[in-house]
Amino acid sequence: MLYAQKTPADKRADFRAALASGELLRFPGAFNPLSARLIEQKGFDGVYISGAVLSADLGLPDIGLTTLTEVAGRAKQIARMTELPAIVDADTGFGEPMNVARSVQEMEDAGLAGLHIEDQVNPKRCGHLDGKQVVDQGTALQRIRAAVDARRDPNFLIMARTDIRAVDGLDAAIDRAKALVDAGADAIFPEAMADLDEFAAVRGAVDVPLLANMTEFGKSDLFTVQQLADVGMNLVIWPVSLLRLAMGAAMRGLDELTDAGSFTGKLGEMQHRSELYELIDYEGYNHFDTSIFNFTVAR
Ligand SMILES: C[C@](O)(C(=O)O)[C@H](CC(=O)O)C(=O)O
Ligand SMILES: [Mg+2]
Repeated sequence: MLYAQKTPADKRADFRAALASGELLRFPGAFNPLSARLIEQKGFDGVYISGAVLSADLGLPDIGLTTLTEVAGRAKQIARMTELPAIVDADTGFGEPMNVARSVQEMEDAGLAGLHIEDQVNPKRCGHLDGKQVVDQGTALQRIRAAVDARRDPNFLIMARTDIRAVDGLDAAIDRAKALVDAGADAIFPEAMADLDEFAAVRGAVDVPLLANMTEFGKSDLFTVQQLADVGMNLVIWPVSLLRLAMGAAMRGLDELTDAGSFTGKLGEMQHRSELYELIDYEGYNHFDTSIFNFTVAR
C-alpha cells in the first residue's frame, strides 16, 4: 500500500549485488508510476526512466527541454512506487559539471538507484538521430568526475553514456569508454551500437557493467536478451517500448471508437478494472480503513 517498503539505500545495495552477479538485468522503461508497478509484477529486474518518454509525455521533443526539477520529480514518483531499483536518464547532467553534481544529489534524494550522464553537447538530442555532436574528452570526463564526487551513497550507480560511436566510429567509442571508466564511471552505456560485434568489442575493452539500449526504430537492431547476454551485456533497457505500445493501442482504440461508436470491440485489449485494482492494491486500502475505524482508544 502507498509506496514501496524497501528504502532507496536497500534498493541500491541489492542492485549492486545483482549487477555483480554478472547476470543480464532487464529494465523496461516505465512511462508512469503505475507502469513501474506492472514491470515489477511481471518479474523484471528494474525500471528504466527515459528522458525521451518524460519529454514525450509532456508533448515535447527529446532535445534537452526538460529541467532537472521536472525529471527528478517524475523519477521520484516512479521510483517510490516499486520495490525494484530505478535508474534515470539524466541527459547531459543539466548543465556544467557543477550542475551535474547537483543532479546526482537530487536523483539520490529522489530515491533512484543510479543515473546516466552522456557526452553530447548541450542541447542534447535523441541518441538515435543524425546530427549529434559530442563534447571533447576533457569535458566528458569532468562530468563523470563531478558526478562521482557528488554522490553520498557509494552504491548510487554513476553510468557514463557515450554517444561518440555515431559521430567518430567504434574505435573512438572504445577509447572514450576506457577513459570514462578511468574517470570513475561505475558502468558504461555505449549508445547506438551498430551490431552485436560492436557490443562485444566494447565488452572486450572495459570490465565494468555495460548497458544495451534496445530502443525501437533506431540505429541498433533489436537483439534478444539471450543474444545480449551471450556478448556479455549486464543491463538492457527498452526505454520507450511501453509508451509506444500504450500509444499504439490508444491510437487504434480511438479509431475503433470513431468507426464503431463504442469501445466494446476493444474490451479484450484493455486492462480490466480488477487487474488495475490488484496492481494498485485497492484491497490494502480497504483493510487500512477497517483497522483505523475499529481502533478503540482506552479511557
Ligand atoms: C535512451 C534514450 O536516451 C531515452 O531517453 O530513453 C533515447 C531513447 C530513444 O529516443 O529511443 C536514446 O537517445 O536512445
Ligand atoms: Mg535520453
